[in-house]
This record gives sequence, C-alpha cells and structure tokens, in this order.
Amino acid sequence: MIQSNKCAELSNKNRMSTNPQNGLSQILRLLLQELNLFYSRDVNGLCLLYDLLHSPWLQALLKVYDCLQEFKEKKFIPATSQAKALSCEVVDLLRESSHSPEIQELRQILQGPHFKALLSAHDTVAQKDFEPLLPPLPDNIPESEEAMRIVCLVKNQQPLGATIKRHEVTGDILVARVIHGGLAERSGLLYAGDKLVEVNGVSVEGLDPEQVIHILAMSRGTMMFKVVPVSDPPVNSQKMVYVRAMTEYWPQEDPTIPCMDAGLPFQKGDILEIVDQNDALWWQARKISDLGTCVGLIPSNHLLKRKQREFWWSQPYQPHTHLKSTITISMEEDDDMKIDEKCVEADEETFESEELSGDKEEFVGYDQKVFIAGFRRSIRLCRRKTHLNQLCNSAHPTSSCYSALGAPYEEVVRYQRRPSDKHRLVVLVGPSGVGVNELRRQLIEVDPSRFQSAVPHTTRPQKSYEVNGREYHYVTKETFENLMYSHRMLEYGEYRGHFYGTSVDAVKAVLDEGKICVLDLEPQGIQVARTHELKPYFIFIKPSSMNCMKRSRKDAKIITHYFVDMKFKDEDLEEMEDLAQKMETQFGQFFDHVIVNDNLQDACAQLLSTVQKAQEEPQWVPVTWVPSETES
Ligand SMILES: Nc1ncnc2c1ncn2[C@@H]1O[C@H](COP(=O)(O)OP(=O)(O)OP(=O)(O)O)[C@@H](O)[C@H]1O
Repeated sequence: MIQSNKCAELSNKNRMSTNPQNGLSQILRLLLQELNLFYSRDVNGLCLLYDLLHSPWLQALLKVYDCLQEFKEKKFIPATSQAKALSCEVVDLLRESSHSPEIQELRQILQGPHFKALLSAHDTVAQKDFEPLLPPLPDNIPESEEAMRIVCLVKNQQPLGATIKRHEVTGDILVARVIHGGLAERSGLLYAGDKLVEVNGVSVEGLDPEQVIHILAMSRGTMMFKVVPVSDPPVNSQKMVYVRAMTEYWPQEDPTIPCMDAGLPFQKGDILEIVDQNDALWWQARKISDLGTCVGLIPSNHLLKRKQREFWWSQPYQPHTHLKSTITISMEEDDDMKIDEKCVEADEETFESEELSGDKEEFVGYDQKVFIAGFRRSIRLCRRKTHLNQLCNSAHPTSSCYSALGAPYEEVVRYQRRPSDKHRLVVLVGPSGVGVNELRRQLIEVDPSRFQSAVPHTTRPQKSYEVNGREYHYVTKETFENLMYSHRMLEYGEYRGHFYGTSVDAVKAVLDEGKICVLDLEPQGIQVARTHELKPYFIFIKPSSMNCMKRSRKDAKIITHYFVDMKFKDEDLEEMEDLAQKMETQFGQFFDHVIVNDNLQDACAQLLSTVQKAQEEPQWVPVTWVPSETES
C-alpha cells in the first residue's frame, strides 16, 4: 500500500516535471529523492545509478543542456561587430572619470587579457571572418563525376592521426584508419575507407603511400585533401573495454606496425582503455594512467598471441628458458636446505625446542595472548623446500607463465568493495629474506582484531602443547590429498615426510569473520589464488639497492637458517636482488602494488595504507571476479 502510494507520488512528480519550465535539473532532483528510498534497500544496480546521477559533472552537463534548450529558439544577432574597439574607448573614458573602486575594478576587467580575447573572438564571429578560405568548387563538374570531398586541416604541430594504405587490387590510396581523438577524427571529415585523390593539390595516382606521407610531412600550416568519401563510413558502436596487459609491447621493435609513431608502448600490468576494436589486427587504445594522451595503436589479442607464438618458436630449444636461472638459484637454496635438514636429523630434540621457542614470537603482547598463526618455522622451511618443485611445475605449459603467453590481455573492470562485501585477500610476494614475514607480522600486530593470517594445514602429528586450529589444522594424509586434488590448496609441499600447506578454506574462514586475511605466497601460487571468491590484492615486496640493503640489513638475520641465525652475506643480498628482478619480469603483471622494503618503519606504514586502499578504494580486477548485473 505504501509502495503504491509512493509510485503514485512519483508519477505525479513526473507529470509535474514534464512541464518545460521545471527543466531537467528538476527531474533529476525528483529522481534522486526517489532513489534515496531504494538506495537504503541496496537494490542491485541502484548504487551505480545513484552515484551516476549524483555526479557533479552530470548535473553540470544537464544544467548546460537546460540553458541551451532555453535559448535554442532564440536567434542571436550581435549588437556590434566592433566590441573590442568599443571596450578600448570605454577604458579611455574611464581613465578620465573619477577613481572610485568600482570604476577601477571595471577598468581592470576590461583590460584583462581573457576578456579582451573574448571580445576579439566575439568580433570574429560577428564579422563572419572565418579562415582558411576554401577554394571555390569548379562549376563544370560532370554529372557522372564521383562525389568528392575537399578537406582542409590546420596542422598545428600535431600528427594527422590517420594512416593510409594502397588497395591491393585497384592500387588506390585509401585512408586505412583514423585514430580516435586525433586531428583527422576531430575534424569529422576523414573516415577509414576514403579514397585519396589529391594531397595539397598533387594527384596521388601512381604514388606509393610513403610518397604521399612525404608530401604531407613537407606541408606547412594547412593540409588539403581531395577524397572520394567511403560509401559507408564505419560507426564505432563498441563499448569501452578495459584490459590489463599481461605482456609488454614496444612499437619501435615491431616492423609490422602500420605506423611506428602511432604505436602505443605498454608494460606488463598497464591498464589499457581500448576504444576501437574494429580492425582485426590493430586496436586503438590509451593507458588509463595517462588518459590525456592521444590514443595509439596496439596489436589485437589475436595478433599479439600470434607474435608471442612466433617469438616463442623462434627461440633456440631450451626447455623453460625464462625460468632456468631461477631454478639454478633454487637448487642452491635446496642445497642449503639439505644442510639444514642434516642439522635437524642430527638433533631431533633441538628441532622440537626450536619449534616451541618459535611460539613466543607468535603471540602479540604476552598480556593479551593473541596468537598469530602462519609463522611456524616448519611451514616456512617447507615453503623454501618446495620452491624448487613449484618452479619446475610452473615451467609446464599450463603454468601461469605459459597461460600469460596465451592471453596477452585480460579484461578488467573497476571494483569497489561495498561495506557489506567480504574483504579482499592481501597477498605479499617477494624474494626470500626481503622481509615479507617481518612486514606481515608487523601489520597484524598493528591491529590483530582486523588483520589475520590463515592457519596452515599439516599432516604431522599434533604436539602436546599445540592446539588444533591454532598452530595448524592437523589432518590425515588422505584429507590433505583431497584438498590438493580438488584445488583447495593455495600452496603446499612436503617437509620431513609431512605435508604442509595453506588452504582456500582457511583463508575464507578469516574473511568470513569479517577480517582482512594477510598471506605470503610464492609467486607460483598467484594463479591459484586469483579467484572471484578471494579477490586477492598482490603486493610485491622489493629489495632496495645493494648499498641501502647492506646498511639496513646490518643486524638482520636470515630466519630460515634457524640453527645458526646467520647474518646476511653480500651473496644473499645479490641473490635476493636477482630473484626480485626475475619475479618482476615473470609475474609483474599480477602485482597491484610494489613496496620497496628499505626502512622497515616506512615500509610498514606504506603497507598499512596500501592495504586500506585495497579494501576501500576502487581497483581494477578481472571481469570474471565481478558478476554482471544480470547474474547478481
Ligand atoms: N626493512 C628492514 N630493515 C632491516 N631488517 C629487516 C627489514 N625487513 C626485514 N628485515 C629483517 O630481515 C630478516 C629476514 O626477514 P623475513 O624473515 O621477513 O624474510 P622473508 O621475506 O619472510 O624471507 P623467508 O620467507 O625466507 O623467511 C629478518 O631478520 C627481518 O627482521
């Protein structure tokens, strides 16, 4: 009943608003009032509409529209075509009159450069003083002559924003494409498919496209084209698409690009706005980090895939070339691990007590007794050990790296987490020893009621002092394997005959509690974690320069060598730098943010603010993570 009353009210209001005197702003005001009622009920899509209608730009635009509508019928005739001269006269007269503040202000206004420019523009329009003058059309055009268009563009130090090609069969010179936002497109007079007849008075018949370009390059001021217009000018009705570049592209290194200067270089992880996909081979796009710049050409999905394949096959046969050096490093690490393992085997007692002593570090404030899970040494050592296996797996054709090769662009959308949505998983990635665990621990300690790690799973027996679900979830080998094979493990490995790993469900348990789950993952786990249910935000922790690292890590210890808390050697730092570079090269497209861990306090502060932004501000995420309006 209440509902139907409201509908009646709305339709009354609508009737009222159809009165032209109320204008569109009035309609908008009424609509907003009505939406307010629905907004609190969180009806799908309404938030979006609400934000849109509230946006100041739309309201301003509608006001402009109202004004234009109001004056549309009126015909404006300039009162004078000499406004500028008149203003000068007034200024002279004012000079002789009294020096009251009002007169001084008026003089200042009339002498202001902007006002003078405005009057000057007014006079130009009033005098109909338009330039350049187009040559008159010849009178004796035969009836059978193809309709021609004469296009005159003022160069103004900008590129034309169009490419030309020769028709394979007829040999005609055609406009191949018109770049969005460029000079040609803004003129609205040149279209892809137009046939060039003359350029600057020179016939293009029999000329190569390069010769035509040379004529254009030599011209100063204006460029004149005589064209036979294409019968069906292409209409770009495609919706704007946003993609994340999963690979890099350098037009200067691509001899196949139609026009090198028109190419848009991009790096892995750049978000691109694709404005035109009409051409099967070359799309038009711009970087969202640089929307002010002109649109450029990028290879289409299909073309870039082909280029990647050609590049891949053109490489000499070296299985997993791109991972080779990383694996070598891991083998060295694995050797280290063997040394560690030997130590452990030599003294099982010590191993037990080391595990126990580790607990102390995992309580935040002894009074509060808040346990921070996920920092046990066994799982960290296990991750180190499985590092090699994971890298080997990632060299398999279905790995993230290869699939990135198969999908050069990933469609993305802007995702704004609503207060009622679960938090996004925060994942820290970085080379071993860079400080991933230190930062993670410090973040959780800032507010353990807000940030939490996931409790890992293990198949090793529970110890007397441990609590199931606190240090680990203790499960049977069978349960663990089930989780592995059903892809419910973000990462896992074997250490001293037992499995260790972090499950999706353990992460979800933290998120379900309304907390922010903070994990560290080997980069090979990135693809597994990238699901709509976790919506992970990846932060790459990067080492600073060697000199800074030597200074800041003077007293730091490499934790994984837990029998001897070893100080960082120069080789450790070099290895870290090298590994960080490799991680960025291979996985940089997935990193949402990069933090250089130089000064620990600064890095912690940056981490905290980044995590807050990841949860509260809109971010680009794969389109598959956000249900479309019809699905939701
Ligand atoms: N910015 C920093 N300045 C000084 N010391 C740091 C800084 N960041 C981390 N450390 C120290 O460096 C050592 C290694 O850090 P951490 O254990 O967090 O490494 P990690 O990235 O987790 O690597 P791993 O997984 O191999 O343990 C620790 O002693 C830590 O306190």
